[in-house]
Amino acid sequence: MTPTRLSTKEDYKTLLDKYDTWMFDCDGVLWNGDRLVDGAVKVLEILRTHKKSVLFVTNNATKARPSYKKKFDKLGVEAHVDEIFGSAYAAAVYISSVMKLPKDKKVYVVGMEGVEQELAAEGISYIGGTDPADQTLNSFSLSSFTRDPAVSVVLCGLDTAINYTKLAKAFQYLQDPSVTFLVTNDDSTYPSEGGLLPGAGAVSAPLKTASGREPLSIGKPASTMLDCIKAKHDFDPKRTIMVGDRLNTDILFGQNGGLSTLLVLTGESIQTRARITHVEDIEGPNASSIIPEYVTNSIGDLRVLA
Ligand SMILES: O=C(O)[C@H](O)[C@H](O)COP(=O)(O)O
Ligand SMILES: [Mg+2]
Repeated sequence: MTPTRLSTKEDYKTLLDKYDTWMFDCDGVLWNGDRLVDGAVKVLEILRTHKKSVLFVTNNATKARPSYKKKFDKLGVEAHVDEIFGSAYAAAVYISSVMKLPKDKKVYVVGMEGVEQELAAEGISYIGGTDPADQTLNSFSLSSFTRDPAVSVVLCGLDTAINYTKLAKAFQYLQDPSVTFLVTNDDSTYPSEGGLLPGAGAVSAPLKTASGREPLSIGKPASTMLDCIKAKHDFDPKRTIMVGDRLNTDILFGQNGGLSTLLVLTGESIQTRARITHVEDIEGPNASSIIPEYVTNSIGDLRVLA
């Protein structure tokens, strides 16, 4: 299958008329770090003017929804908390509503405030995470460590302050097969302002290696993320389009959910030109098996609809 490359005003008008719900990935589509993609704000305004439902679906677990709302506000992007779906939120809902974690049980977190705040919002107890005791580069000694018997889940997300102590503690829990191993998402890289950085998948990889266990990943492309959205929003999959910069998360998520898919090529570093997705990934002999329905350079291209 060859993706339809969009370029004319008519192309974008056809999309506007065809889809009522627009699900947007964030990193690499709306922004890279705190730098907005040109035209993103204008296009979201156009969609809202045409009474389209706009949802934000991000695998980035470093922030909880209220913190994302602050980022949207700071960048001048209209967004409402109930339109924002992050993998930290999806993981917390999965633990509370699907696993139904008993109140006397806890989660050992490898991750940042986003995960902690979403767990707390779901009334789930946790340890680890940003606990100052774990923010150390001192060597880890088992003699000074006591397992907390209440821990029955290890949840790992992007942690830009990862260290050996956190990995060693999480690994102590993962050696118990009755402890569930979850990751918020498995993205290999993260498109920041200055370039590509190791993603959440690169943070959980040492735990997979050490434990020999394969975690359940909650974020895109998993359906757990779409289930979270369906619990809050009605939408017709046939009139819904997922816009993303990564094939094995965003586009596969859309395909798994029976949605249409639009790939943009803005998940990149201006400095190094390193990209999340290259044209060669969707066209030609080395194309991926995950091919989007549509492709355009940037979400800003839809500005012509103004
Ligand atoms: O490593 C990560 O967590 C991801 O690169 C990042 O979070 C992706 O976010 P998204 O593109 O889904 O907004
Ligand atoms: Mg992205």
